[in-house]
Amino acid sequence: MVTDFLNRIIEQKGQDIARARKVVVEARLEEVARQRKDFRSLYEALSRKGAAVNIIAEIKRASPSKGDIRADLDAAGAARQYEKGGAAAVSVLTDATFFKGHLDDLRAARSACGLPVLRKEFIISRYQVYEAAAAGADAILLIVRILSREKLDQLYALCRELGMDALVEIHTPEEARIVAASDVRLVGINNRNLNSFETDIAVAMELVSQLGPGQLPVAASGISEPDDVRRNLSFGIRNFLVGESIVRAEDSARFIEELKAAGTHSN
Ligand SMILES: O=C(O)c1ccccc1NCC(=O)[C@H](O)[C@H](O)COP(=O)(O)O
Repeated sequence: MVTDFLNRIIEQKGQDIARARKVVVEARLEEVARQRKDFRSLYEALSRKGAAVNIIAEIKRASPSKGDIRADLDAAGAARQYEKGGAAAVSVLTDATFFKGHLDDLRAARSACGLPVLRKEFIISRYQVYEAAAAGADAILLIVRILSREKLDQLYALCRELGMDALVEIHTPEEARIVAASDVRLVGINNRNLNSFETDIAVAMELVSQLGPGQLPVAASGISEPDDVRRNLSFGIRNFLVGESIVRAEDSARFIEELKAAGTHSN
């Protein structure tokens, strides 16, 4: 069910897309997107056997729930720090209105590091999928809650056809059932309710058992210390999408190392 905040965001996305279409038409974006070959696989980065813990580190200047987190965060500098700390991938919030992000942040982050880069966005149309691929994204976020089944299938198929991965996000048992019955291979389990903003890190631990065989879970939101990672590991979750706590850390590279070390020490 889509409610107040999500309705506002979807309305805003409609306006953003309409404005963008006036600058670059969809056919041109599609052409650029279809020419791209240089994808870095998020799925492979999260499937590697070596690491006990994989961190997708997020570039997040602000959020609807917290306001400004670090408004002057430099995307390229952050991506370099995240890679130095051993992150498996970088997530970039590209929404301007609620998160103070931009597609240019994604371009800057990708040029600055060798990691796969996820476009974290409220994606509701093919236009945004082409836009992501054309800007250099290696993966996109698709949120089950804001998409009809048909639209989810369409956008997922398009994203895979272009060569990107999709992190398909769920938050409820019903959404877990939808995804479990699909061929989606990367599932983000968001601990945050996107309407109330309430965050409970037990959500991922509760829903992970409902995923299908071979689906890789990524616990997202509210991970703030190594102990959160340790708790998730005992439920078989080894992939984490972390924003605020990395951005607020005095030394983001060191903080990522500490989160990853929770995996080494729990073995
Ligand atoms: O972060 C928010 O306040 C938020 C509110 C409504 C919709 C989405 C929101 N965040 C997007 C994200 O998915 C998070 O940035 C991401 O999972 C990292 O979360 P955190 O580690 O808690 O910053």
